[in-house]
This record gives sequence, C-alpha cells and structure tokens, in this order.
Amino acid sequence: MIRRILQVWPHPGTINALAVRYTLSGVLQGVVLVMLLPLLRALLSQPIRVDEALWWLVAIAVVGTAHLASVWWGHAVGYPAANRIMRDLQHDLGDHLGRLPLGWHVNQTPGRIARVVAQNTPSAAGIVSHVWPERIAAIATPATVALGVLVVDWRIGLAFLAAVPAAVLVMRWSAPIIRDTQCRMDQASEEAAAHAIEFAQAQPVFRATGRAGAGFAPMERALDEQRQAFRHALARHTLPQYAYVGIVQVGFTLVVVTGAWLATRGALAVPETVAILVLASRFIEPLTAIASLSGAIQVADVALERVSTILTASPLPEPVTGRSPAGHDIVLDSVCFGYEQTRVIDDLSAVIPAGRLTAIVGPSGSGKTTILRLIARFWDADRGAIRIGGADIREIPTPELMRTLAIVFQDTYLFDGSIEDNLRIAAPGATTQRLHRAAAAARLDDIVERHPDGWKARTGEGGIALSGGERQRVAIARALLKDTPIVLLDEATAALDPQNEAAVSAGISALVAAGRTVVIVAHKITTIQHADQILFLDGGRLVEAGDHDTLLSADGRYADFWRERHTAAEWSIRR
Ligand SMILES: Nc1ncnc2c1ncn2[C@@H]1O[C@H](COP(=O)(O)OP(=O)(O)OP(=O)(O)O)[C@@H](O)[C@H]1O
Repeated sequence: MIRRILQVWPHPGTINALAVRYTLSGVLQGVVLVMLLPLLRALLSQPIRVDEALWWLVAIAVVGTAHLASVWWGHAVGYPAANRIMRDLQHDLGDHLGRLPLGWHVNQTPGRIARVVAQNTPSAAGIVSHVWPERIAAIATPATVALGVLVVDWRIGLAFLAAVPAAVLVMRWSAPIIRDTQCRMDQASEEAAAHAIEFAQAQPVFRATGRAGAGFAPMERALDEQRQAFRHALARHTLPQYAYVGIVQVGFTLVVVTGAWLATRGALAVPETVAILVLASRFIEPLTAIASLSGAIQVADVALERVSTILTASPLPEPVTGRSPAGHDIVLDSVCFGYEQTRVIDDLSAVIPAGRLTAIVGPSGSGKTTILRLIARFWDADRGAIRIGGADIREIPTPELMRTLAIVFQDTYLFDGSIEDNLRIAAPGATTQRLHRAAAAARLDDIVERHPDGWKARTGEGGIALSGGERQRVAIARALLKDTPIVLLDEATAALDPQNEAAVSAGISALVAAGRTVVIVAHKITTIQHADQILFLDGGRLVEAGDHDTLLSADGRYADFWRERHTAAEWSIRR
C-alpha cells in the first residue's frame, strides 16, 4: 500500500517521518501500560508502598505526557501531509487528464472522474493522515506491552503473544476479501451513479414517450446490483470479523487463565496477577483497532488504485524531435482503425485540400465522426498515417497540433458561464473587436442582441440554457476566434430551425471564406451541395470522392444518398 502511495506521491521523507513518529507514540503508550504493573504492585502490596507508587505515578505522568506530545508530533506531520497529498493528487490528476488523449475521455462513464477527484483523493489522503500511522501505533502498543510482560513473567508474556499468529493469519485472509468486495461495491456505485445521471438527462424523452412513471430498466438493474454488492460485502466480511474477534477473546482468556493458574500455584503474587489482568484488558483495545484500521486501509487502497489507474494511463507518445506542418492540407494514407476488435476505418486513403470545404457523408455508423477524431489525434490509427502539411500527426507535438486545429462537435460543451466567457476560452487575450467579429461571422450576435443580459447571458451547465443550434453557433464562433488554419466540424444532426440552420451555414461559409481547411461531417443537403469535395464513406471505406456535380453524374452511392436526402427534405405533413 505504501509502495502505491509512493508511486503516486513520491515523498518518502514524509512517509518515514510518519512511521517513526507513530511508532514512538505507540511504544510510549505501551510503556505507560507496562508501568501500570509496578504501580499496581506497589499499591496492592501490604502495606502499601506509597513512595514507590508515587514514583511510578510520576513516571507514568512523564511518559504519558511524552506520549501526548508524540501524538501531536505525529499529527504535525500527518495532517499537513494529508492536505498536501490531496492538493498534489488533484493537481496531478488535473494535469494528467489534460494530457491524456481525447479518445481516453470519450470512453469514460459519467461521474467516474468526478468520483476519483472528489472522493478517492480524500480517501488516499486519509490513509496517510491517520489510518496507516494509527495502525503502526496500534501494532507498536501491544508489541511493547507483550515485551514488557515477557520481562516480568515469560509464561504470561507468551500467553499475550499466543493469539498474534492466528490474528495475523485472519487479517491476511480477510484483506483480499475486503479488497474484492470494495472493488465490486465501487464498480456498482459508479454504474448506479452513471445510470442515475442518464435517467435524469433522459427525462424529456421519457415524458415525450409517455413513460415518465414506467421506471428505467438499466438504472433499476444497476441499483439492484449495488444492493447485491452491499449484501455480498456484508456476508463475506462477517466470517473474518467473527474469527478475528474470537481470536482476540481467546487470547484474552488465555492470559486470564494463565495468570489465575500461576496465582493459584503461588508462582505469581496477587498484585502482579491483578496488574496483568488490567493490562490484558487494555491490550485488547489496540488489537481490535488493528483489524478495523487494516480494513480501512484495504478500502482506501482501492481508492488509491483508482487514482493511480488514471495517473498511470499513458498519454499518446510525443515525438522526440517534433515536425511542423508545412501547409494545411490533410492526407489520409491507408488508415485502419478499430475501437476494440471491430475495424471501423478500413484502409482509407483521401486527400483533403487546404483552404477548402470537404464534406464527409455516408450512412450512420460508417465512420465519419471517427475520421474527424483520428485527424484530431483522439487515438492513433492502428495502421497507415495521417499527415497535415506533409507531417505525420504523430510527429507534430500535441500543443502544436492543437494550435493547428479547432474542433466543433455535435455535442458542443459549454461551461456554466456567460456567452463571452465561453468564447474567450478559445482566445483569452482576444480584443473585444475580434470577439465581436467572430460572433458576427457565426451569427452569434443575434443571440447576444436578443438576450437582455447580452454578452453576459448565462449559458448554463453544458449550455443547457441555449438551443442545439445556438450552442453550435457558439462553438463555430469559438473556432473562428481560435483562428486555426484547420477546422473539424461535426454538423448537428438534430433538426435545426431555419434561422439556426441558416446561421450555422453562414458560420461554416465564414470559416471557408477565411481560408480555413474545413472538414465537416455533413448532414444538411445545403452544406453537402456547396462542399468543394465530398468523401462518401460506407463501412469505414471510402466509396466515392468528388464534388457534388461529378458524384451526381456518376450516379453511384452518393447519387442514391442525395436523392434520399432530397426526398426527405421535401417531405411535408398532409392532413
Ligand atoms: N467510443 C467508441 N467505442 C466503441 N465503438 C465506437 C465508439 N465510437 C463509435 N463507435 C462505433 O464505431 C462505428 C463508427 O462510428 P462513427 O461515430 O464514426 O460513425 P458515424 O458515421 O459518424 O455515425 P453517425 O452518422 O450515426 O454519427 C459505429 O459502429 C460506432 O458504434
């Protein structure tokens, strides 16, 4: 466990300091307990040996004070260390999440990262601030007591130690059980949280389909699994818990019986016997604490493992000596890619000329969005290469690649801030004039003018306060403001009202007019028709390429697709 902490938080000096301070604290507490022996012997002797008792009382007070001081000394390292660990891990996670490929983020369930950052990092900090050091102290105290008693009477000392091997065995047996059940409970909680979020987000769909009260099977299954995981954990923990408590009780009984047996045989004086029995009852406390602290360590270790899984996830390899693109054309050269085993892009080659609008079209699931993601290096292609201005994107340092590209996806994310904040994120230092120009080109100024708060109008978390088309207009304005030579755009599929559709089209035209290389996964016939080049994909393969007129006259797959779209666009509702 400590190895894992050091892996994610490499400060062995602090960890060693904690170990030393808490061992000292545990030993001092043990010494106080052992000193009860001579004190009780002096108090229970006939006549009472007052001077000796006083002497031991003073000694106990001195060592007790030293113990208190050592506890404070331990906290003085542990508490600030916990704060530092939490801060460092959260910063490291933030930095690392920013370096991980975007493709890694695509496959995360909602809530997982939030859980790791907000819940698992405090658990990891808690291990260092108290759980692990307190276990060290809880081991050091009974070890010191057992050693002290061994000096007084080796037979009772052995009785004290008799239960230790069995207790260690039970702890070793229970550790993987606690880990496994904790992992299952964590997994189940994560699933339940993800489905609860999905359930909340899908409310409009449920209501629209008249299923508001009908429940949501995936969430019910996830909640059921969570309850089962909880019951399973309780059931599996019960036996080791009873076994441990039983062993501690047997150990205590053994000490009592040995003391009584020695006393009846005259081998141990009554004051010593009483003192040892008092000691035995205090000896049990830390032994019981060790079990619960060890369980807490296993639970926290699972949290630490989750933090470590993110921190050790590999970013995509960065080039040793980077190359800069010598232009802004994009070449896809025999690209193959699959998300898992299934191949989604199959030996695809195409040239996307600089400063032009290229539309990628094709049936649903044909790999259009995947192509955009591969150009933005969400993942690396399994085979083949993608080149921008002659440079393989794997040779372009990521910050430079990100300066070259702007990405506008269908599910545009807006922060819970003002429209202005959401634009400025693309170019924090942009002048107001530039900001307004970008907004005007994307027809965002309409929205700003309409809203009583203007630029300060809040977008809501995820852009909830804006319509889908309005969100895309913000995203296009962002891309214009970012001023990158290449723009990748996944056109909104949801029906846009004519005003929004016209505005989005105007934004795309503004991008092309500004000389950007625009690659768009296009769904609207107006966008497709005006593209300089159309790439028609099916099953991850490039089936046809050319401009609209050429492809129409070829009367192939694209022509069929176009006719279908055209017919669909002309559909009207008749009474
Ligand atoms: N993150 C992912 N993990 C696993 N499979 C994925 C992932 N994203 C997409 N896929 C699969 O890859 C295939 C291509 O998906 P992609 O989104 O590129 O298609 P598309 O042509 O853009 O579809 P659409 O027009 O419906 O948006 C689909 O079969 C899809 O199910």
